Amino acid sequence: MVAPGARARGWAAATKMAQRRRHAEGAKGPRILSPRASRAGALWPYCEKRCSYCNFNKYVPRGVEEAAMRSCLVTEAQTLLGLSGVRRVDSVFFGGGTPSLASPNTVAAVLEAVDRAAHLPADSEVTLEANPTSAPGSRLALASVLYLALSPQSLDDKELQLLGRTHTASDALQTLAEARRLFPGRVSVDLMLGLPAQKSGPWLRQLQELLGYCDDHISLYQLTLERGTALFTQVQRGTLPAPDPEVAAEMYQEGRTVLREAGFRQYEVSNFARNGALSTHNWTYWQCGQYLGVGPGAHGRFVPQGAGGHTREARIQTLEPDNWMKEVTLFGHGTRKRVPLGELELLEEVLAMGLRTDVGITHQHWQRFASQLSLWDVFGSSQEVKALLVQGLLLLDHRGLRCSWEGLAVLDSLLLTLLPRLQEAWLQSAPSPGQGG
Ligand SMILES: C[S@@+](CC[C@H](N)C(=O)[O-])C[C@H]1O[C@@H](n2cnc3c(N)ncnc32)[C@H](O)[C@@H]1O
Ligand code: SF4
Repeated sequence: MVAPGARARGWAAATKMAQRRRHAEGAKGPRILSPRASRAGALWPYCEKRCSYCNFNKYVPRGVEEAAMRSCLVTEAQTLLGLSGVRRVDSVFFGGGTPSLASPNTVAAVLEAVDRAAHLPADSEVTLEANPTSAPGSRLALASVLYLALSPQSLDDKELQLLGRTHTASDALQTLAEARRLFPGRVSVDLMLGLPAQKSGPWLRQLQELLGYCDDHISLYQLTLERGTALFTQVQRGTLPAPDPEVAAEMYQEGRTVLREAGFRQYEVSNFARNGALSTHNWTYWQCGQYLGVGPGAHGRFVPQGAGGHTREARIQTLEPDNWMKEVTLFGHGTRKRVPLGELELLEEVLAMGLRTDVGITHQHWQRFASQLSLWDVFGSSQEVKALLVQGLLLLDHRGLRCSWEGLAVLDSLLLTLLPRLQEAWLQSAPSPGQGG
């Protein structure tokens, strides 16, 4: 077991390193915006135990060959940065699995590799997902990390047991207090909702309790019952009740109201921040910016060098860590799948991802992806869209297209109207075969 003091020492060292990096960079003045800027996500695929609800790409190994994994993460980061031609990385997100189980050396090695292959400015956002775990072998000492995404998931010990978590509510709150001391204003927490048999009142009391401890960023995640998980099987067999979607919707609605009253801005469907503590890394996903995915099962979106600067690709790395390591050793990367994204596909992403944010899609942003087809062209004359505007769920004006506060809660149903409208408008605007040169 790692004593709280030991974790604290690790974090303190980490913060000092990060501050030194910032200080060294300070003299260089404002950075120049480059079209070859990107974000990077590094995946650590291992966990101590399988949570009952999770179907992420994660493995519970007998032992981890950390040096080999580290070396492959470094190699793949360098290869993908080289292929992308990216010159600057504005954020690195260590996700998982459980990256807080990786040693500080591994985190530092990946950051150094990114900085060598491209430039990692000192004020870049470096975040690490961390379980509030107290299990043996847990190593939460971190190098150069500036932000921590901590996942209590629940503050009810029975629910935590149901979820198969390795920590209690009190462990989570203790870790949160330590983290806030070391990363003031830079600790995010996750809380799940819509669990089997969960009731709105007790869940809201958990949220209120969390508000007493938390920092400036909260994510609320509604449980998705994923096929292949233990929770899914229990519900299917009838040993647990299926989560009630109406109760979950009520929790979400009341939860976001509580957070609004506590001064949080709901800047995305599941994410809330105050004092400007938005995650700029995740913002890039919702804005369809480019990002590189490093590690087993990582996803990326970037325009490879030599593709004429136009064809953006979705890239997925090999899932299974041993196979991924073999491929990285042989080829320098473990990319399993490359899918060139067509123009319509990209526009669908811009629409569906952009509307997740409170800012929505500005005209300027849309024009970057669709120079021939404005938001007015697509949505301005549709009767169905007009009905959504009249109901106050959607706004289309001089700023662009966005959901209202009410609309954000029912985005999935709005997209059922908006996506077919986009497809129709795009097909009408595309030159028919035989037209043109
Ligand atoms: C995959 S975890 C990685 C972080 C870390 N391993 C942890 O569990 O704390 C990232 C987040 O995904 C969320 N998540 C995973 N599976 C989910 C599911 N089936 N439904 C809703 N949220 C889920 C969890 O809330 C968790 O905070
Ligand atoms: S929720 Fe996190 S800790 Fe649990 S199995 Fe998934 S990745 Fe691992």
